[in-house]
Parts: sequence; C-alpha cells; structure tokens
Amino acid sequence: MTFSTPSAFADFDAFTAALAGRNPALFLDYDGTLAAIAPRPELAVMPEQARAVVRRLSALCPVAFVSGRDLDDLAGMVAVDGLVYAGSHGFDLRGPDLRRQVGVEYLPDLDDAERHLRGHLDGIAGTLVERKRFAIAIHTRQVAPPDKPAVADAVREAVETRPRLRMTGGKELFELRPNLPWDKGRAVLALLEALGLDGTGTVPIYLGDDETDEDAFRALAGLGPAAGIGIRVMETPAPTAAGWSLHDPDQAAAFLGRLADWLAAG
Ligand SMILES: O=P(O)(O)OC[C@H]1O[C@H](O[C@H]2O[C@H](CO)[C@@H](O)[C@H](O)[C@H]2O)[C@H](O)[C@@H](O)[C@@H]1O
Repeated sequence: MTFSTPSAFADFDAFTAALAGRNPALFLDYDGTLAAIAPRPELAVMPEQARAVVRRLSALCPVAFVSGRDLDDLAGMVAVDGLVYAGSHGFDLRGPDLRRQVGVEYLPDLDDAERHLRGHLDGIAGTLVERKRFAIAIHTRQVAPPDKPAVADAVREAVETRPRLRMTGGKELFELRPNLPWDKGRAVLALLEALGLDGTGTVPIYLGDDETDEDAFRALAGLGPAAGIGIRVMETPAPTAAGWSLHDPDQAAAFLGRLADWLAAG
C-alpha cells in the first residue's frame, strides 16, 4: 500500500515508459472513474467526450469495463459496442465471444436478502435499494445523517443472518454479494486468460476509484513487478495498491485521450 502515487497524466512520459513496449489492455471502472459521482445512480452519466475516447481506444487496444453496476445497466450507460462488460463486481461477464456468470446458485440468497432489506428499509427516507443480478447495493447518499446508523444496522443484520452472502463497502453505500472468493481482481485475471491476453506481450491497465477496485489493483500487482498497472482515480491521496493516480473522471478521460494519441502514433 502506498500513499503517494505519481500522476499518470502529469508524468505521462514516465507512464508510457513503464509499458516497456508491451500492448496495453484497458480495464475501466465506471462510477467515480469515467462518470462523476451523482446523487442517484441513473444520474451518473458518462460525458460524450469520454465515450468518444473509449470508442477510439477500442479500435487501438482491448477495452473492458468492470463495474459494480448490473451488467445491462453498465452496458447501457457506456453504450459502446464491441467491448467486454463485467457487471455486479465481475460476477457477470459478457463480450463479443464471451459469456460467464459466477455464483448463479446464490441468486435465491440474494432474492431473500433483497426482500428482507426492502421490508426493513422502506420506512427510512432516502434509502435506495439497487438490485443488480449478483449484488444488492444499499445507498445512503440521500439518507439524513441521523438515520444512517439505522440503515447500517439493518444491512449488518441481514448479512449476519445470511452467511452465504458477504458485505463490501463503497461511496455512500453497502453491498451484499455472494460469499465466494470472487471479485473484480479475479474477474480481470479470468478475462485476461479468456481473451488470450495473459502473455508477456500485454500489459493490463486498470483504472478505478473505490475500495472494490483495490481488489483489481492487488491482482495486477500480484502478477509481478511491472506486469500490470493500477491507476487510482482520487482527488485526495489515499492508501492504494495502485502504482499510479489520476485526479478525477475528467482527468481520467483526458489521460485516455493522450493514451489513444500515443497508441495511434505507434
Ligand atoms: O464499480 P463502479 O462502476 O465504481 O460502481 C460502484 C457503484 O457505483 C454506483 O454507486 C455509486 O455511484 C452513484 C452515482 O454516482 C452514487 O450515487 C453512489 O453513492 C455511489 O456509491 C452504483 O449505483 C452501484 O451499483 C455500484 O456498485
């Protein structure tokens, strides 16, 4: 874990030097990385400029989105054809020649937890229960501060009585997901293998902003020195397993634009 990471934008030449002649494969988080955080999930729209740069990059190197969002929601928000999309934190994978779902046998557990949570949280104003196929997000962004502990208690109770699920955190939300050794990091490694990108000629680059993205940063770091590159999008320096940083989604899009220019120039 490091607190001080060089900027992949300001130190772009050093960043491209770290690729050491290998071809990048891009793995992109959505919320907080390419779409600015918004009051509600449906309001977090990716700017058209970012979409254009993703489309351009997808003609230059493999591009995948890896998000906590539901797969169809994610694909609809990004709206670029031909990419690989991994929804529900990597439990639900789809690409032009790829389909994989992890934890299908946990769907009844998620259904049961969703019913329980809706029943217990309906009375707390501002709470939003967002069901994804393989996860449930309980949003607290619109909940009055005095009511937030009650939401936390209800979620904790739901997960403590359901050992087949586990809880993770994020920006103003709790999430329940199958209690399986699977996360964004394992999904990225599985995608590298499935797409034939696990050789030494490829360098996976993962951009993310949140605690669930740290799983991906750790997975890439685990490939060995300089074998994979993590970039944490963060306005304030925080401990991270990523080796590089970007300030915010605008800078992330600008960085991807520079990367596209650099790749196009050969
Ligand atoms: O993996 P990500 O693509 O970063 O998705 C993580 C979660 O993002 C969404 O929630 C977050 O963004 C919302 C819109 O900006 C914001 O209102 C919320 O407070 C954030 O936590 C999404 O709704 C979740 O399903 C994702 O798991």
